[in-house]
Amino acid sequence: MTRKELFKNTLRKSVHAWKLINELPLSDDESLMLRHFMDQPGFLDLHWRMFVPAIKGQGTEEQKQKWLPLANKMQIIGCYAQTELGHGSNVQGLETTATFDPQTDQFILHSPTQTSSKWWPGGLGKVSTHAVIYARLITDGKDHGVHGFIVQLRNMDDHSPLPGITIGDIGVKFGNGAYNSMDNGFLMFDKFCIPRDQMLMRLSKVTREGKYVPSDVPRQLMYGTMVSVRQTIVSNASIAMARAVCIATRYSAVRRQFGSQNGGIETQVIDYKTQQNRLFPLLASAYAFRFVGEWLKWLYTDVTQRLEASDFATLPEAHACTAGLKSMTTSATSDGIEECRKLCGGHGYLWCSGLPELFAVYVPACTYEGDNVVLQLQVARFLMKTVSQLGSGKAPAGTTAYMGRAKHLLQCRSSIRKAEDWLNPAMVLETFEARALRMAVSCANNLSKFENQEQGFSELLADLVEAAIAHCQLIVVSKFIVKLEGEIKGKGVKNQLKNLCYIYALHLIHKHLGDFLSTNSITSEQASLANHQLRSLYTQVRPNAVALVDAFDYTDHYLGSVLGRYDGNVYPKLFEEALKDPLNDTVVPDGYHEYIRPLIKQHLRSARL
Ligand SMILES: CC(C)(COP(=O)(O)OP(=O)(O)OC[C@H]1O[C@@H](n2cnc3c(N)ncnc32)[C@H](O)[C@@H]1OP(=O)(O)O)[C@@H](O)C(=O)NCCC(=O)NCCSC(=O)CCCCCCCCCCCCCCC(=O)O
Ligand SMILES: Cc1cc2nc3c(=O)[nH]c(=O)nc-3n(C[C@H](O)[C@H](O)[C@H](O)COP(=O)(O)OP(=O)(O)OC[C@H]3O[C@@H](n4cnc5c(N)ncnc54)[C@H](O)[C@@H]3O)c2cc1C
Repeated sequence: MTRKELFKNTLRKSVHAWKLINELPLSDDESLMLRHFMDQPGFLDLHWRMFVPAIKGQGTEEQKQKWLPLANKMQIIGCYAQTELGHGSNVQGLETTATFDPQTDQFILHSPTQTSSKWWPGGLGKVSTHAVIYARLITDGKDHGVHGFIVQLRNMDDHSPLPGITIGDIGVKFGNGAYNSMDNGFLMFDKFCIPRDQMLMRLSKVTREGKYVPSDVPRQLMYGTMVSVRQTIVSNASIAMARAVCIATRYSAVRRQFGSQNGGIETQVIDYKTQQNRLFPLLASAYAFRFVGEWLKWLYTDVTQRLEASDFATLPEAHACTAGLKSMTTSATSDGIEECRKLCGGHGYLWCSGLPELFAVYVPACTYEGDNVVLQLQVARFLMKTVSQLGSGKAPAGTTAYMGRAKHLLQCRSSIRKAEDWLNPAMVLETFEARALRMAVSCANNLSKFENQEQGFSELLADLVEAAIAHCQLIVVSKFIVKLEGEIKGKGVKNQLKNLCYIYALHLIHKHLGDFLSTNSITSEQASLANHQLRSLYTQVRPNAVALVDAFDYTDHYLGSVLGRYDGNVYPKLFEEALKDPLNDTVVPDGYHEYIRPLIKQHLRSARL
């Protein structure tokens, strides 16, 4: 399809989804899944995932009563317009202004520079009638920083942009992927006025007289929508990784290459240790991210309930965990989808394998909702603060509780003596805790050598990111172990999940061996025992690998992959797909007579001469 056709088809699907949601007796979760599945990625996603939550989180009761009924009935369609051409990561650097005019009791929205143009918001370019706009609030000449405003963008009768608004789509994005069904847009204001009551005033407000009343709660609650989406992105990473691994595992069981004895059947590529070494850690990651996503959803729900009671104690932890796990899981999943493409050899590069499309749609997850490095730096800041408080009498809690055992973890030596010890949850956990703590303390010690902490932080950014990643990987490993300690139904399921848990943990030790050795968390001999155990675990997972991906229960339609078909009937279906290509509509291609024939004939003429 052309971009316009793709876009219009997404509108059709989204409206169809909305019709079904209103007609079918669906639970909230079912309607959420239907919205995402039918619309992925499209304007519905951002309306429900960001526009509505922003109003719920930052609007007053009156504002919620006014706007949510319209949004819930989709009588207005909204987007989340924060990022600008010149600023995305640095929210406090946004340039759009909202200047209060006491004469008219209005805010004047303006885009003072080209870099202040809103740029990227999904659904902004062509669909949304409204937006939550983030702009610098100015009253009486004083800049109070970035705040949220609900703004009507288009005429509700003919959908034309309102006077003072220039709006459009930012153009084609990466690959031929479905993300081009999304109208990520640009928006400029030219002294565009909105009523004062359209500033989202649950956190801070402006009185009729133009007096700014700052928030009496942490200003970062304004970022709450981003935190909630980061939490969902972790679960979605598990879904995307599972889709890719399902395709690659099923195909690896179908594909045979080399290894035939005396003209016998060739070897399934899934039996090659290199294939297992690349594939099974990704299979383990799909399960690991699902379990940590379940825990993160609990953490987010818990912090949301606490915030309702003005309890901000766990807000820093929630921010650090959502930021760090969103960063770590999306980076791993993007790399994992590409690895799954390579695991499928040449056929993985075909569009009908489903992997190029999955990759094209998935990879922006490393950037949207926060660049992955910027988010890990937020985790690093949280860790440095925690380390600085060790010994203050304030015991670290939650995911940093292990730091409370710093004295032991800084000097302990791993007691791994044989390969089987690497199946001991306490030993594995302590290895990851020691590595994470020692990396964090090393950063803190190096930071302390700088007189200027900010300068030190800037100098040590790369080390800080690695310490943050080590902390996040510890969280994932620990939540997998906790999951195994709980009730798991199904004969033999627990054993298989145990294998996957230790494949996940031990492959990380292998991948980040430098960290573990340089922090003396393990010795090279213990590392060798870990590799030995890893190979043994691959052998144990191999007979169940296809069952473990079948367990994701994805339909062939959802997978969209000839290689990942449940029936394994790959080769005939590859031909079937190939023959559908428009190039095969004729045996002699368009262009032969204009270009190929003259070339060949010229060659023949010169050959005769
Ligand atoms: C956090 C920032 C980087 C910096 O912010 P500040 O400059 O304001 O803060 P400081 O760094 O100075 O820190 C001060 C202080 O505040 C704390 N802090 C910071 N942020 C938070 C927070 N969010 N919560 C709580 N506390 C916070 C910080 O720790 C400091 O504390 P201390 O002083 O104690 O140290 C900020 O600038 C920032 O967040 N930048 C990133 C910007 C960003 O994320 N933009 C996103 C824009 S919206 C977007 O991108 C939308 C994309 C959506 C795309 C679609 C989504 C799809 C979802 C998944 C797909 C599902 C598909 C389903 C289908 C299926 O299921 O199959
Ligand atoms: C598909 C897609 C959909 C999007 N949808 C929306 C939406 O609906 N609404 C919305 O508001 N926005 C949206 N965005 C914008 C997105 O949120 C931003 O692009 C994202 O936050 C990254 O910000 P940036 O583009 O400014 O990156 P930058 O910060 O410019 O990143 C560029 C490089 O600089 C590095 N960097 C930046 N700051 C630092 C630092 N302090 N220290 C070290 N390195 C640093 C980064 O790591 C990165 O390598 C979307 C983006 C995409 C790709």
